[in-house]
Parts: sequence; structure tokens; C-alpha cells
Amino acid sequence: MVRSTIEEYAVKANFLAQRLAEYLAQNLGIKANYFQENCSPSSSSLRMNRYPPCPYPSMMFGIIPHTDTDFLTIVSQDQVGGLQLKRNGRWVSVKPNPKALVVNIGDFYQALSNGVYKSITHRVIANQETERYSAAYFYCPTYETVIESCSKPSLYKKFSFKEYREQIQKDVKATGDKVGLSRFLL
Ligand SMILES: O=C(O)CCC(=O)C(=O)O
Ligand SMILES: [Fe+2]
Repeated sequence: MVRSTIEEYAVKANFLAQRLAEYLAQNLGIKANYFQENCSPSSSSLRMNRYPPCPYPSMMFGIIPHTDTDFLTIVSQDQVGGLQLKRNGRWVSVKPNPKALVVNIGDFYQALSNGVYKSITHRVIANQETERYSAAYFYCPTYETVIESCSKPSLYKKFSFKEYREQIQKDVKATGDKVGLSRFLL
């Protein structure tokens, strides 16, 4: 029962992500079937997050500041709150609304759009009293997909998802941080 609900949710999130990705691509000269060709339901993933209450929220994050490694992320959250986005150098709290979805741009859309869309840095603040739940659907291409900027001059070297992931693994090992798209700047 739980499993089939989650599977159904993933199918719907995939459908929505593809539509949104296509919509955002319209004025960028990206082929209409780009996402259909490069993404499959099995290349994307759904992560269920549980944030236990934390007695020392000022010393601990729910999730440390990061950008997502994907085209788009669709987040569904409960009423607790804690998600923050970095805007103009400041952290802005996202008002929790269990009836709404939060859609974030990820690294791959920033690269594909040649910086027109920005992969948003975000984090989750821990809550002292209440546990929090969220579900994040990461809309991703297959590992072999080569991501190339849609306009010239390109800000980024082209790279495959596989290369990008391997670079992250190296950087996390060496620095504790994923570093991300700045590694691929030209
Ligand atoms: O829990 C949230 O609201 C966001 C989760 C998130 O950023 C992630 O899983 O990458
Ligand atoms: Fe995230």
C-alpha cells in the first residue's frame, strides 16, 4: 500500500517535472523532445527525508547548504518548515505549505540554459521540537547524457552526468564539499 502510493507519486512527479522542464526550455532553443530523449523514469529518483527534532538547531543543519545535481527538483513538505533558499546573498525561508510543491532549478538546467536559469543554493534548518518530513523528486538524465549549453559562447564545458558525479565524489572526498558546476566553468 505504502509502496504503491510512493510509486504513484513518483510517476506523477516525473510527468510534472518533464512538463515543467519542457515549458522552461521553450524560449531557449532547446529541442522540444530533449527531456523525453535524455531522461527516463529510472534516471530520476525520489528521496524521502525525515528530520528528527534537534536539541541544538543553531549548531546543526537538517541538510547543509547545497545545490541539487539534476535538472529540476520537486519538493513536497509538511507544515513544519525549515527550508531556506539563498537569494542575493541572504537566506530566505520558504513558507511551508503542505498543499503546494516547491520547484527548484538544479545544476544541469543551469548548465543547459547557459546560466539563464540558476541552480538555487538551499539548506534545511533543524527544528528543536518537531520532526519534519519532505519528499524530493530529482529529475535527472541518464548517466551517459552529455549536458551542453544551449547557446554560445558557452559558460561551461560539456560534461556527462557520469563525469559530473565522479567529480563530485572526488571533491567531497578531498574537500568535504561537492563544489559543483564551478568545476566546469570555461
Ligand atoms: O527537505 C527539503 O525541503 C529539501 C530537501 C533537499 O534539499 C534535498 O533533498 O536535496
Ligand atoms: Fe536539495
